Amino acid sequence: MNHDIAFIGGGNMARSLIGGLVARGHAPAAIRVAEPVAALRAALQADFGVTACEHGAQAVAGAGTWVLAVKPQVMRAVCEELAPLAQAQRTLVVSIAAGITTAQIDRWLGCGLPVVRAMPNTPALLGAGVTGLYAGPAVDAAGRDFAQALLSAAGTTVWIDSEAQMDAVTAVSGSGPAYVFLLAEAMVDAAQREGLPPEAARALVLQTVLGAARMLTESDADASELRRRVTSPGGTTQAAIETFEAGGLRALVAAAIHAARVRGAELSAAND
Ligand SMILES: NC(=O)C1=CN([C@@H]2O[C@H](COP(=O)(O)OP(=O)(O)OC[C@H]3O[C@@H](n4cnc5c(N)ncnc54)[C@H](O)[C@@H]3O)[C@@H](O)[C@H]2O)C=CC1
Ligand SMILES: O=C(O)[C@@H]1CCC=N1
Repeated sequence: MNHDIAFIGGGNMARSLIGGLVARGHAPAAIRVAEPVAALRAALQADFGVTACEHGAQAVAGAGTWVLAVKPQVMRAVCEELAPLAQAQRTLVVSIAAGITTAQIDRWLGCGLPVVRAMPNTPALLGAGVTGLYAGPAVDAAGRDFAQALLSAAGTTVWIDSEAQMDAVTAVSGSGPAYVFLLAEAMVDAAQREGLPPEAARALVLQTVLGAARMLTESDADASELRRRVTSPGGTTQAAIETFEAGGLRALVAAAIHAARVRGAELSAAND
């Protein structure tokens, strides 16, 4: 199988994935990116040594795998423009777009192609991402293996059997880093309101998030048990947790993730 990879779209998420691939030894010469914004092309070339082109047709020529990394709103037009080349090359297609289905990609590219739908997240830049993967019906074992290897450069991977669940994956882990960043922002603001200097507030919050994330992933205890161990009866944590619960934090998180999942389905319908 031809291991050259063409990225269509060289924005935030493509940059994270390309950074992960190059850091893990994928030859920059075997990666081409199509990106209309000149400044982004220059940065990708300078930072990773990959070839950046203005037009999709230049990037995909001879590439065995295409990674579609444009916004859902432009995906149909991008695919329809590349359809003749896709049919000629019979390429493996990996789409990372929120909402857009493998059937839509396949139809727009002219039908019958192996399409993998992937939902990575931005910690991919550090190799600390997680990607949900769904293989469309035309993907064979070699295609699955290559897609998994490609996304493994960004972190861990989880195969999903039902494509309908990919919108939930998007809502949980695709968007999820932003939820953690929002909590961090709110904690830094609150720390300053309680009188801490900005730099101290930032240092305390960032290391707390990192330390808590490491405990979640490195200890045997689950989140609720780890929380219990911090919460002395009648102590400070209990006062905070009771405030979160009284304010409906769990219901709010559920509603937020539901809204993200619904938006994924809307993106599919609105851009068909
Ligand atoms: N940002 C994130 O955390 C994640 C994003 N995604 C998905 O990744 C895709 C890209 O998202 P971002 O990187 O955040 O957006 P972005 O806007 O940073 O990147 C998209 C890039 O595509 C380029 N582009 C537009 N038209 C093009 C064309 N015809 N040919 C080639 N490139 C073209 C744009 O100039 C832009 O740089 C979206 O579909 C999104 O749903 C998936 C997982 C996480
Ligand atoms: O917000 C979005 O639509 C994209 C998909 C997951 C993360 N960012």
